[in-house]
Amino acid sequence: MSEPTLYGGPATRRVRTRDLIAAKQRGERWPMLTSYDQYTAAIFDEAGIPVLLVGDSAANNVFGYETTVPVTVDDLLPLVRAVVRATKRTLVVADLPFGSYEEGPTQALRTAVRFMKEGGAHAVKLEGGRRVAEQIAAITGAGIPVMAHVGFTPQSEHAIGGYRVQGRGDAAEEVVADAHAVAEAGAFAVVLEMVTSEVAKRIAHDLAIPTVGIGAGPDTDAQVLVWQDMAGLRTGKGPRFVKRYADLAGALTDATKRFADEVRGGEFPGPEHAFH
Ligand SMILES: Nc1nc(=O)c2c([nH]1)NC[C@@H]1CN(c3ccc(C(=O)N[C@@H](CCC(=O)O)C(=O)O)cc3)CN21
Ligand SMILES: CC(C)C(=O)C(=O)O
Ligand SMILES: [Mg+2]
Repeated sequence: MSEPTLYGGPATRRVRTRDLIAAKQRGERWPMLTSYDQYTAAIFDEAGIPVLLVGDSAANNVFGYETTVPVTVDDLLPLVRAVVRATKRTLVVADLPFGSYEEGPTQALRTAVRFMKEGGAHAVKLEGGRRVAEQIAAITGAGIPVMAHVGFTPQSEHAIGGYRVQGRGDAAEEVVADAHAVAEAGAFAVVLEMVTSEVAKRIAHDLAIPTVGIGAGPDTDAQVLVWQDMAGLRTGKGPRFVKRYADLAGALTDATKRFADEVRGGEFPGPEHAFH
Protein backbone atom coordinates (compact mmCIF):
# COMPACT_ATOMS: atom_id res chain seq x y z
CA MET A 1 0.00 0.00 0.00
CA SER A 2 1.35 3.40 -0.91
CA GLU A 3 1.52 6.32 1.51
CA PRO A 4 -1.63 8.43 1.44
CA THR A 5 -1.14 11.97 0.17
CA LEU A 6 -1.73 14.86 2.55
CA TYR A 7 -5.08 15.45 0.85
CA GLY A 8 -6.35 12.06 -0.13
CA GLY A 9 -5.57 9.69 2.71
CA PRO A 10 -8.10 8.26 5.15
CA ALA A 11 -8.76 10.36 8.25
CA THR A 12 -7.16 7.80 10.50
CA ARG A 13 -4.47 9.94 12.07
CA ARG A 14 -3.09 13.43 12.31
CA VAL A 15 -0.68 14.82 9.77
CA ARG A 16 2.84 14.78 11.17
CA THR A 17 5.79 17.01 10.42
CA ARG A 18 7.53 14.21 8.56
CA ASP A 19 4.52 13.92 6.21
CA LEU A 20 5.16 17.54 5.20
CA ILE A 21 8.82 16.84 4.44
CA ALA A 22 7.75 13.79 2.40
CA ALA A 23 5.22 15.95 0.53
CA LYS A 24 8.02 18.31 -0.45
CA GLN A 25 10.04 15.37 -1.78
CA ARG A 26 7.02 14.34 -3.90
CA GLY A 27 6.57 17.92 -5.10
CA GLU A 28 3.12 18.08 -3.48
CA ARG A 29 2.01 21.57 -2.47
CA TRP A 30 -0.22 22.14 0.54
CA PRO A 31 -2.49 24.84 1.96
CA MET A 32 -2.36 26.24 5.49
CA LEU A 33 -4.79 28.62 7.22
CA THR A 34 -5.06 30.32 10.56
CA SER A 35 -7.85 29.24 12.88
CA TYR A 36 -8.82 30.56 16.29
CA ASP A 37 -12.02 28.71 17.18
CA GLN A 38 -13.79 25.36 17.01
CA TYR A 39 -16.21 25.96 14.11
CA THR A 40 -13.65 27.16 11.61
CA ALA A 41 -11.17 24.52 12.78
CA ALA A 42 -13.66 21.69 12.17
CA ILE A 43 -14.53 23.05 8.72
CA PHE A 44 -10.88 23.41 7.68
CA ASP A 45 -10.08 19.94 9.05
CA GLU A 46 -12.95 18.38 7.05
CA ALA A 47 -12.02 20.38 3.95
CA GLY A 48 -8.54 18.85 3.96
CA ILE A 49 -6.30 21.61 5.25
CA PRO A 50 -3.35 19.63 6.64
CA VAL A 51 -1.90 22.35 8.86
CA LEU A 52 -3.67 25.01 10.94
CA LEU A 53 -1.94 27.87 12.70
CA VAL A 54 -3.34 29.46 15.83
CA GLY A 55 -1.60 32.68 14.91
CA ASP A 56 -0.64 35.57 17.14
CA SER A 57 -2.61 37.39 14.41
CA ALA A 58 -5.52 36.60 16.78
CA ALA A 59 -4.36 39.93 18.22
CA ASN A 60 -5.78 41.64 15.12
CA ASN A 61 -8.44 39.22 13.99
CA VAL A 62 -9.97 38.11 17.30
CA PHE A 63 -9.05 40.70 19.92
CA GLY A 64 -9.09 43.82 17.75
CA TYR A 65 -5.59 45.15 18.44
CA GLU A 66 -3.76 47.19 15.80
CA THR A 67 -0.62 45.04 15.97
CA THR A 68 0.33 41.56 17.18
CA VAL A 69 2.49 43.03 19.97
CA PRO A 70 -0.04 43.03 22.87
CA VAL A 71 -1.36 39.45 22.64
CA THR A 72 -0.18 37.09 25.40
CA VAL A 73 0.37 33.37 25.94
CA ASP A 74 -2.65 33.35 28.28
CA ASP A 75 -4.79 34.95 25.54
CA LEU A 76 -3.75 32.35 22.96
CA LEU A 77 -3.79 29.12 25.01
CA PRO A 78 -7.60 28.72 25.11
CA LEU A 79 -7.77 29.29 21.34
CA VAL A 80 -5.15 26.57 20.78
CA ARG A 81 -7.14 24.15 22.96
CA ALA A 82 -10.33 24.89 20.99
CA VAL A 83 -8.67 24.27 17.61
CA VAL A 84 -7.02 21.03 18.79
CA ARG A 85 -10.30 19.73 20.25
CA ALA A 86 -12.21 20.45 17.04
CA THR A 87 -9.81 18.72 14.64
CA LYS A 88 -9.00 15.10 13.82
CA ARG A 89 -6.43 15.22 11.05
CA THR A 90 -4.88 18.64 11.11
CA LEU A 91 -1.47 19.37 12.56
CA VAL A 92 -2.02 22.34 14.87
CA VAL A 93 0.79 24.88 15.18
CA ALA A 94 0.75 27.41 18.04
CA ASP A 95 2.37 30.81 17.38
CA LEU A 96 4.59 32.06 20.21
CA PRO A 97 3.57 35.67 20.85
CA PHE A 98 5.88 38.66 21.14
CA GLY A 99 7.78 38.67 24.44
CA SER A 100 7.45 34.96 25.13
CA TYR A 101 10.76 33.72 23.62
CA GLU A 102 13.12 36.65 22.90
CA GLU A 103 14.95 36.49 26.25
CA GLY A 104 16.69 33.28 25.26
CA PRO A 105 16.48 29.50 24.88
CA THR A 106 15.27 28.92 28.45
CA GLN A 107 12.31 31.29 28.12
CA ALA A 108 11.53 29.99 24.63
CA LEU A 109 11.50 26.36 25.75
CA ARG A 110 9.35 27.19 28.79
CA THR A 111 6.77 28.91 26.55
CA ALA A 112 6.81 26.11 23.96
CA VAL A 113 6.25 23.53 26.71
CA ARG A 114 3.18 25.47 27.90
CA PHE A 115 1.65 25.38 24.41
CA MET A 116 2.29 21.63 24.19
CA LYS A 117 1.17 20.68 27.73
CA GLU A 118 -1.62 23.19 28.35
CA GLY A 119 -2.69 23.84 24.75
CA GLY A 120 -2.28 20.39 23.25
CA ALA A 121 -0.48 21.88 20.24
CA HIS A 122 1.51 19.62 17.90
CA ALA A 123 4.19 22.18 17.06
CA VAL A 124 5.08 25.79 17.78
CA LYS A 125 6.12 28.70 15.58
CA LEU A 126 8.26 31.73 16.31
CA GLU A 127 9.51 34.73 14.35
CA GLY A 128 13.11 35.48 13.42
CA GLY A 129 16.11 34.00 11.67
CA ARG A 130 19.69 33.91 12.90
CA ARG A 131 18.75 35.79 16.08
CA VAL A 132 16.48 32.94 17.30
CA ALA A 133 18.58 29.97 16.13
CA GLU A 134 19.45 29.10 19.74
CA GLN A 135 15.79 29.19 20.73
CA ILE A 136 14.86 26.86 17.84
CA ALA A 137 17.65 24.46 18.79
CA ALA A 138 16.54 24.39 22.45
CA ILE A 139 12.88 23.74 21.58
CA THR A 140 13.56 21.08 18.95
CA GLY A 141 16.15 19.57 21.30
CA ALA A 142 13.33 18.97 23.77
CA GLY A 143 11.29 17.09 21.16
CA ILE A 144 8.96 19.90 20.11
CA PRO A 145 8.68 20.58 16.36
CA VAL A 146 9.32 24.21 15.38
CA MET A 147 8.05 26.15 12.38
CA ALA A 148 10.21 29.21 11.75
CA HIS A 149 9.11 32.55 10.20
CA VAL A 150 11.48 34.88 8.32
CA GLY A 151 11.22 37.82 5.94
CA PHE A 152 8.62 40.29 7.20
CA THR A 153 8.03 39.41 10.84
CA PRO A 154 5.00 41.36 12.11
CA GLN A 155 6.08 41.24 15.78
CA SER A 156 9.06 43.42 14.75
CA GLU A 157 7.10 45.87 12.63
CA HIS A 158 8.18 48.81 14.79
CA ALA A 159 11.84 47.94 14.19
CA ILE A 160 11.30 47.11 10.51
CA GLY A 161 9.37 50.34 10.00
CA GLY A 162 5.96 49.15 8.82
CA TYR A 163 4.69 46.49 6.45
CA ARG A 164 7.54 46.16 3.99
CA VAL A 165 8.64 43.60 1.49
CA GLN A 166 11.91 42.00 2.59
CA GLY A 167 14.80 40.72 0.54
CA ARG A 168 14.99 43.33 -2.22
CA GLY A 169 18.47 43.97 -3.63
CA ASP A 170 21.31 43.44 -1.13
CA ALA A 171 18.83 42.41 1.58
CA ALA A 172 18.21 39.15 -0.32
CA GLU A 173 21.31 37.62 1.28
CA GLU A 174 20.00 38.48 4.76
CA VAL A 175 16.73 36.61 4.21
CA VAL A 176 18.55 33.66 2.63
CA ALA A 177 20.98 33.50 5.59
CA ASP A 178 18.05 33.56 8.03
CA ALA A 179 16.26 30.74 6.21
CA HIS A 180 19.40 28.58 6.18
CA ALA A 181 20.01 29.31 9.88
CA VAL A 182 16.54 28.20 11.01
CA ALA A 183 16.77 25.01 8.94
CA GLU A 184 20.17 24.22 10.44
CA ALA A 185 18.80 24.91 13.94
CA GLY A 186 16.23 22.15 13.36
CA ALA A 187 13.01 23.82 12.14
CA PHE A 188 10.67 21.43 10.25
CA ALA A 189 9.30 24.22 8.03
CA VAL A 190 9.73 27.95 7.52
CA VAL A 191 7.21 30.68 6.75
CA LEU A 192 8.46 33.25 4.22
CA GLU A 193 6.40 36.42 4.64
CA MET A 194 6.46 39.27 2.11
CA VAL A 195 9.71 38.38 0.43
CA THR A 196 10.24 38.71 -3.29
CA SER A 197 9.22 35.74 -5.43
CA GLU A 198 12.82 35.40 -6.58
CA VAL A 199 14.20 35.07 -3.05
CA ALA A 200 11.40 32.68 -2.04
CA LYS A 201 12.07 30.45 -5.05
CA ARG A 202 15.76 30.30 -4.24
CA ILE A 203 15.11 29.39 -0.58
CA ALA A 204 12.49 26.75 -1.52
CA HIS A 205 15.07 25.19 -3.83
CA ASP A 206 17.94 25.40 -1.31
CA LEU A 207 16.20 23.94 1.73
CA ALA A 208 15.07 20.35 2.33
CA ILE A 209 12.32 21.54 4.69
CA PRO A 210 9.03 22.94 3.33
CA THR A 211 8.69 26.68 2.79
CA VAL A 212 5.29 28.25 3.50
CA GLY A 213 4.70 31.47 1.61
CA ILE A 214 2.53 34.47 2.46
CA GLY A 215 3.14 37.21 -0.06
CA ALA A 216 6.15 35.22 -1.27
CA GLY A 217 5.02 34.27 -4.78
CA PRO A 218 4.11 30.96 -6.40
CA ASP A 219 7.22 28.85 -5.80
CA THR A 220 7.01 27.97 -2.11
CA ASP A 221 5.99 24.44 -1.06
CA ALA A 222 2.91 25.68 0.78
CA GLN A 223 0.78 28.82 1.08
CA VAL A 224 -0.76 30.32 4.20
CA LEU A 225 -3.38 33.04 4.64
CA VAL A 226 -5.26 34.45 7.60
CA TRP A 227 -8.66 32.74 7.29
CA GLN A 228 -10.72 35.93 7.60
CA ASP A 229 -8.75 37.37 4.66
CA MET A 230 -9.25 34.19 2.58
CA ALA A 231 -12.99 34.06 3.27
CA GLY A 232 -13.69 37.79 3.05
CA LEU A 233 -14.82 38.22 6.65
CA ARG A 234 -12.35 41.01 7.15
CA THR A 235 -13.60 44.19 5.53
CA GLY A 236 -11.48 46.95 4.11
CA LYS A 237 -8.42 46.81 1.95
CA GLY A 238 -6.11 44.04 3.08
CA PRO A 239 -2.58 43.23 2.03
CA ARG A 240 -2.03 42.78 -1.70
CA PHE A 241 -1.08 39.10 -1.26
CA VAL A 242 -4.63 38.20 -0.15
CA LYS A 243 -7.14 36.51 -2.44
CA ARG A 244 -10.75 36.44 -1.24
CA TYR A 245 -12.56 33.17 -1.91
CA ALA A 246 -15.89 34.20 -0.36
CA ASP A 247 -17.78 37.23 0.92
CA LEU A 248 -18.51 36.18 4.49
CA ALA A 249 -18.77 39.81 5.60
CA GLY A 250 -21.52 40.34 3.02
CA ALA A 251 -23.31 37.09 3.88
CA LEU A 252 -23.22 37.83 7.62
CA THR A 253 -24.39 41.41 7.11
CA ASP A 254 -27.39 40.18 5.06
CA ALA A 255 -28.30 37.53 7.64
CA THR A 256 -28.00 40.01 10.50
CA LYS A 257 -30.19 42.59 8.76
CA ARG A 258 -32.89 40.00 7.97
CA PHE A 259 -32.88 38.75 11.57
CA ALA A 260 -33.14 42.32 12.89
CA ASP A 261 -35.95 43.16 10.42
CA GLU A 262 -37.92 40.02 11.34
CA VAL A 263 -37.64 40.74 15.07
CA ARG A 264 -38.77 44.32 14.53
CA GLY A 265 -41.63 43.18 12.27
CA GLY A 266 -42.80 40.39 14.58
CA GLU A 267 -42.09 37.64 12.00
CA PHE A 268 -39.51 35.90 14.16
CA PRO A 269 -40.08 33.71 16.10
CA GLY A 270 -42.73 31.81 14.16
CA PRO A 271 -44.92 29.03 15.56
CA GLU A 272 -42.26 26.42 14.70
CA HIS A 273 -39.76 28.17 16.98
CA ALA A 274 -42.03 28.29 20.05
CA PHE A 275 -43.06 25.82 22.79
CA HIS A 276 -46.54 25.22 24.22
N1 LIG B 1 -5.87 39.78 8.78
C1 LIG B 1 -4.53 39.68 8.83
N2 LIG B 1 -3.88 39.27 7.73
C2 LIG B 1 -2.52 39.14 7.76
O1 LIG B 1 -1.95 38.73 6.72
C3 LIG B 1 -1.82 39.44 8.95
C4 LIG B 1 -2.57 39.87 10.08
N3 LIG B 1 -3.91 39.99 9.97
N4 LIG B 1 -1.97 40.18 11.24
C5 LIG B 1 -0.57 39.92 11.45
C6 LIG B 1 0.19 40.08 10.20
C7 LIG B 1 0.31 41.50 9.72
N5 LIG B 1 0.44 41.28 8.29
C8 LIG B 1 0.37 42.27 7.34
C9 LIG B 1 -0.43 43.37 7.55
C10 LIG B 1 -0.54 44.34 6.58
C11 LIG B 1 0.17 44.25 5.41
C12 LIG B 1 0.03 45.34 4.39
O2 LIG B 1 -0.72 46.27 4.57
N6 LIG B 1 0.75 45.25 3.28
C13 LIG B 1 0.61 46.20 2.18
C14 LIG B 1 1.83 47.05 2.04
C15 LIG B 1 3.05 46.38 1.50
C16 LIG B 1 4.14 47.35 1.16
O3 LIG B 1 3.92 48.54 1.19
O4 LIG B 1 5.24 46.88 0.84
C17 LIG B 1 0.32 45.45 0.88
O5 LIG B 1 -0.20 46.07 -0.04
O6 LIG B 1 0.54 44.23 0.84
C18 LIG B 1 0.96 43.14 5.20
C19 LIG B 1 1.05 42.14 6.17
C20 LIG B 1 0.35 39.89 7.97
N7 LIG B 1 -0.43 39.36 9.06
C1 LIG C 1 0.23 34.86 8.82
C2 LIG C 1 0.85 33.81 9.66
C3 LIG C 1 2.08 33.24 9.06
C4 LIG C 1 1.06 34.23 11.09
O1 LIG C 1 2.14 34.25 11.62
C5 LIG C 1 -0.12 34.59 11.88
O2 LIG C 1 -1.25 34.52 11.38
O3 LIG C 1 0.06 34.96 13.06
MG1 LIG D 1 2.11 35.11 13.56
